[in-house]
Amino acid sequence: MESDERVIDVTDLRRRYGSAGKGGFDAVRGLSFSVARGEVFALLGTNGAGKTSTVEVLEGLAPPTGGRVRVLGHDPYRERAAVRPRIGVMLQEGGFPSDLTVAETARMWAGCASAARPAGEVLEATGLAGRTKVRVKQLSGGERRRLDLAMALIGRPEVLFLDEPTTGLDAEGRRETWRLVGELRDSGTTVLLTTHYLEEAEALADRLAIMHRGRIATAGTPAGVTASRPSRIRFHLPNGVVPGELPLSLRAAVDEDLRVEIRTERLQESLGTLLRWAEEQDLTLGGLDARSASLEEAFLAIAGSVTDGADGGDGGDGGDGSDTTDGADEGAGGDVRHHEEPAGGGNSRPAAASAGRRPAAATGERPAADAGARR
Ligand SMILES: Nc1ncnc2c1ncn2[C@@H]1O[C@H](COP(=O)(O)OP(=O)(O)OP(=O)(O)O)[C@@H](O)[C@H]1O
Repeated sequence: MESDERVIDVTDLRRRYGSAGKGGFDAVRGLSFSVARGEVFALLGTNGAGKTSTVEVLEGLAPPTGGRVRVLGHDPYRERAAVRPRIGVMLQEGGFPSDLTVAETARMWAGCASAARPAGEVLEATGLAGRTKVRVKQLSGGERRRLDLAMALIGRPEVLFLDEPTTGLDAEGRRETWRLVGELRDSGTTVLLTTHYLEEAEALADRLAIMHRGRIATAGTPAGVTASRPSRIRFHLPNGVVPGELPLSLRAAVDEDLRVEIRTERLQESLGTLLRWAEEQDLTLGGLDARSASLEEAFLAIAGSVTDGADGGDGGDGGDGSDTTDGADEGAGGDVRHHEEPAGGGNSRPAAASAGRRPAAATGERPAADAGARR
């Protein structure tokens, strides 16, 4: 985070579709967060959690039903003229005229910006330099996504909104996009992105929030959010050992296939205890696998546990029916859990990813810290 300036500031945001009362639907139910200048902030969430509904308000495309939103110090809906030239928006669907070529689209878009970057520069940066004469309708899905990103960048935005920017991109395209976003962040651009790819959030985000049913279920740095989940050790119960003989200090569960699982907040200490015990008993721990919690586990825990929670589907606790953007400013919603960590969203950004279009559930591939069994 380069500055304390709140470039995006959201307090108790609510968004309701349809009428007040029973007929309407509260898609966003009291969201509060802020994003500092030069920070990359990721909004994650289950399908229908309210990410796009939130981002549309921040982009000034829709008014909030309640709460207060500021982008660069302005109300993005009511003061659109002040905000729009300073932001770049990559929607889920770009919707560019299909008969224009890539070059014509870039020229048209550049004509709308006051200090446009050269079209060739953004097309080069997004890997479209060799496709300038191709019509939009002839581009592949991934190429259209690149064009969407290129056009979001053309006006040299201070704030960039990326709604699922790498959906439909192949692994190389995704890496390229991550690299580009990293460069933009390093040059001071503030980025708010939504994504279903947890590894994307881990790779890019300084901070993130996981939404579920219109609320933030947890927020913080990627390291802080995952640190809230226990690590896991697994191995096969050695022949001749009964569960009661395992070290008592370890909370071990044994399934019917005699696989042992230990959940622990102190991975190194627990692993040490286990390995010393195995050494003393002259045992081999077959299939030994020890790994820290992943963002995926944090995500799935939220999706699972909150689904069963008390916030379900009433559709009636949301908007106050007014159309004001300066309503109650009572601060963060009570259900936000923050896990701020000194790890602070470091700037080294590894990459590995899979592609796909709007997957039903987020997936995150995580390397396992496999510890091989001896003997
Ligand atoms: N125009 C609309 N009218 C009524 N309900 C809507 C409208 N747009 C979205 N919704 C509902 O609001 C909820 C939030 O939708 P939104 O698109 O914001 O979620 P999301 O988190 O972006 O989902 P996804 O990850 O699937 O893209 C969903 O239940 C959706 O069906």
